[in-house]
Amino acid sequence: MVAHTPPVALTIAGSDSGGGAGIQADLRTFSFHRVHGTSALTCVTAQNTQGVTRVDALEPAAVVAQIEAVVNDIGIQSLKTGMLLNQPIIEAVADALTQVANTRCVIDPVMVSRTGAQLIDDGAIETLRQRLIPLATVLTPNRYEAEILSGQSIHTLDDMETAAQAIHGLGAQAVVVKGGGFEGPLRGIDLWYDGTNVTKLVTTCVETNDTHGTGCTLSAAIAANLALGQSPLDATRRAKDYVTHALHHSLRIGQGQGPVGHFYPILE
Ligand SMILES: Nc1ncnc2c1ncn2[C@@H]1O[C@H](COP(=O)(O)OP(=O)(O)O)[C@@H](O)[C@H]1O
Ligand SMILES: Cc1ncc(COP(=O)(O)OP(=O)(O)O)c(N)n1
Repeated sequence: MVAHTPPVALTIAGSDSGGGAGIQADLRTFSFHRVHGTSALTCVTAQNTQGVTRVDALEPAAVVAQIEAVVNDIGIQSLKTGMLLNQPIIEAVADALTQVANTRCVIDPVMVSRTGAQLIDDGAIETLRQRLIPLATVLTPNRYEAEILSGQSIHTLDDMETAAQAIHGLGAQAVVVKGGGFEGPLRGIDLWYDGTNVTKLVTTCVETNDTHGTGCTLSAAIAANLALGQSPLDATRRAKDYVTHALHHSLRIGQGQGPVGHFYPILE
């Protein structure tokens, strides 16, 4: 027997019954990177490739108990947050994360899905802004979330840059404004800002409608690469490369937007 002690990452996120986004996408992404995946479930969505039909929240104490169970025994090298849904859960998670010193945190400020489903309660965005964003090693808003957080509309690469700079002012160490919500070439471009450097992360746009879970997959892959010891910018570059490959191998399942192919090498 050979003992193996892999790096460990934690996802604090919701369940997607369709398996394309949320906890399911995060754990597959961790596994792909050979990082042991642990989870703290925040809510359960009844969801498929066409949309979300129901959301049930867990009690904040149940979310915190999961985080503590993992951290106090197994230990983690990095974590990501995804769908946190409501203000009490966000506050409880923020309190729990302030106890987890020296852990690199990827905060995906999940607010709405590509199918248009609202994934955060009205009123919870201010709590996310004040309590969680300052804890981010890397913050990963999509176009819509970046517009809300920066208070400006985003149509061009220059807009992405000024939005990233404004959001950086909220206290995140680095911000990646993601381009998947655009039409045309900007769809493959993300804009990184860490307070000093602006970096364009570029891939060509993948022509597919099956993009469900791209945001969850990107943030989980950043967390996995941080757990593996990469710097925040290198972790983000590698994560984008992974998402692009997964998009090229997305799954044509369901009547709506299928998920990306997390295990693309063994699907070929
Ligand atoms: N069609 C596409 N072609 C290439 N990259 C894409 C495409 N759609 C999304 N991405 C990439 O997927 C990642 C997630 O971005 P996005 O889809 O905007 O997030 P979200 O799922 O949170 O809305 C980003 O790196 C983005 O550039
Ligand atoms: C449970 C759950 N969490 C997060 C999301 C959002 O997923 P994302 O990767 O941002 O992609 P789309 O939903 O826009 O495809 C979700 N849908 N469900």
